[in-house]
Amino acid sequence: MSMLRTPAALVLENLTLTHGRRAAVHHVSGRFAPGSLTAVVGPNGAGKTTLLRALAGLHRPDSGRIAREGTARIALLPQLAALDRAFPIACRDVVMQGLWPRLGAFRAVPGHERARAETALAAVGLAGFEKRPVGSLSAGQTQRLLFARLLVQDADILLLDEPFNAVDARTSADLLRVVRDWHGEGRTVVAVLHDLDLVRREFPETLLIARDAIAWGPTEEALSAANRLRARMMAEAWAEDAEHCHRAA
Ligand SMILES: Nc1ncnc2c1ncn2[C@@H]1O[C@H](COP(=O)(O)OP(=O)(O)OP(=O)(O)O)[C@@H](O)[C@H]1O
Repeated sequence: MSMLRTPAALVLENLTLTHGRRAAVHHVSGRFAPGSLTAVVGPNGAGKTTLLRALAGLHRPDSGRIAREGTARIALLPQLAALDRAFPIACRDVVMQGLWPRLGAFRAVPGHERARAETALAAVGLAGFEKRPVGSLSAGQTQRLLFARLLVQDADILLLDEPFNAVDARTSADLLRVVRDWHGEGRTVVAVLHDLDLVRREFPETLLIARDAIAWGPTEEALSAANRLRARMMAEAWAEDAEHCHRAA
């Protein structure tokens, strides 16, 4: 993998994200520090996926803003369910989609870039899968494939939405190694996760969110019993009265 230019930060300033009139993320401020490894956790419907999509530039803030270094490359791993596995495309071509942001979608791909796609497949345990159609892969193999695409993207900021969901223990362990490597290389990694034991073990920083940010900082403090209770109560309160954002921006 290539050397990183500068570690990149992501800064949220009073960020509110809505779907129609419903606030999914509500007046959240804070910073993913350069080179940090952060888990985003919270109850179902807490706004985690919406936040990740906004960080990736796929969801426009309703108010507030997201600031990041202009040159920082950003890559999103969507939830596994978001991939159209019925689409007839070979594994190598999925991985090479990771080159599009740099090379353009319809350019000829130079030989060394093709070789990178093969190296990335081997790095996630899918050597020899180049010509296999994605529809023939298991859920775990599909997630490995999507990690290979991320490797090729060579981004400064990696956004992972439930990266270990629906994959077995061995696949999780292999993919976790890739995440640790990214962190070791100084990349900024943000991952939505539900497994709090895993978060405590592997993620130094945590954002606990229930539309509002409940806590953001060192994982052990962020996941205190009091904060988790507050997140649950907040999620229930929002479910009853969630029409729109009442607070002043
Ligand atoms: N496309 C959409 N249209 C309308 N509402 C949406 C849409 N996507 C999400 N929402 C709503 O926004 C809120 C936050 O959803 P989001 O998917 O961001 O939560 P989440 O924390 O990722 O949930 P989960 O843990 O269940 O994946 C929920 O109330 C959800 O129903």
